[in-house]
Amino acid sequence: PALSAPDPDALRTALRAALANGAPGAMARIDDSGSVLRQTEGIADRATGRVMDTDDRFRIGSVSKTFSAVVLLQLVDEGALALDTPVNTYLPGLLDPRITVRHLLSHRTGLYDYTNDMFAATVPGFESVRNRVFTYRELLDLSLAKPPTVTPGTTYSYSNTNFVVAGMLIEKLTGKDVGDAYRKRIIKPLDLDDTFYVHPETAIPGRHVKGYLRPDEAGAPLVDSTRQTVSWAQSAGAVVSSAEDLNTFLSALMRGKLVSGTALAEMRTWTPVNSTQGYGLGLRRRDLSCGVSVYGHTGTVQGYYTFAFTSADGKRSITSFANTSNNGTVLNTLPRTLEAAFCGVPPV
Ligand SMILES: CC1(C)S[C@@H]2[C@H](NC(=O)CCCC[C@H](NC(=O)C[NH3+])C(=O)[O-])C(=O)N2[C@H]1C(=O)[O-]
Repeated sequence: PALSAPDPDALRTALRAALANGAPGAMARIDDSGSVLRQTEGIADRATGRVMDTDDRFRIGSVSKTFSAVVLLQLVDEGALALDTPVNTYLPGLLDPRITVRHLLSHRTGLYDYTNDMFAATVPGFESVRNRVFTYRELLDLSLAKPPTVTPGTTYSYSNTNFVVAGMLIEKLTGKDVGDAYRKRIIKPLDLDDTFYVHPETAIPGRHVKGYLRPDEAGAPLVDSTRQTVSWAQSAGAVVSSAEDLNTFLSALMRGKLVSGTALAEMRTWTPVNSTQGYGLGLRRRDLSCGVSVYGHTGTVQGYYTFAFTSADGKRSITSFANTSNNGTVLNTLPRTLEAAFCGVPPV
């Protein structure tokens, strides 16, 4: 069925709700078969008062996981990798021998998520790592120090560790770092001029939104968390992009421009997350109130909330964003932007 037209008023109401709940700024860009709807609310930089601009770059957090998954599925298409093969075949002795590549990309390995401890205390945790550079091995060792959360191949148990290992796989199979793979296989082919793998540099290139981390202590002032290495995440979260580029990326993915039809079908094989969400291979599915399902990923990195989703045919995409984090009420406004974009104004 044809999608309802987006509802600009509902979209603006959702962005204003993000501000009412503590975000300095929020924005959304909808790309819909060539037409573009841009909305901004509030400010991108509290020091200068510069207002949000939908062309600004920002940290996309775990939307980076979809970039890593695309590279690995391209390697599957090229015969360099098989989804149901144990990771240890490619990285000998690394993990529980039962863990396969598919388990990694669908968060079914049981590998403990080291960020649970790293960020248990939000600002102290962030300050302790914001300038640190980790190796993949150091991050994996943090995870392996804890017992597995589930038996490999059974239930969904989200873990950043899975996409740290995905980065190790990319580097082993391509012989280059993940930034090279992203550039060669995704960024250059799609002309994503605002998209960069930024690690370990702490500066976001070009004009960007400042991020503001909300402390755990009620009433404590926001912390400018813009500059960090994101070395605690790397292939699980260190990409910088823009609303336009994420919409282009997800649309291209769903239109079969990045991986084969077979590989895309594998990415769209869902492990249940809850009654309205599934996780494929580095790809989320969200079922909206109007019966439309959308495909993409969400991201949370200190000071930056991102929702980036597209329709099944890739013709309509939205990236919505707020420049704060550790704020569940702001996070809960962003699903409303998906409703506005895809369930919009019901046909008369
Ligand atoms: C599954 C998620 C939500 S968490 C995961 C990843 N982000 C992280 O692992 C960072 C977690 C700490 C971030 C911090 N929170 C705290 O420190 C809380 N004490 C904050 O809010 O800035 C990402 O991005 N994913 C999101 C995703 O995929 O949507």
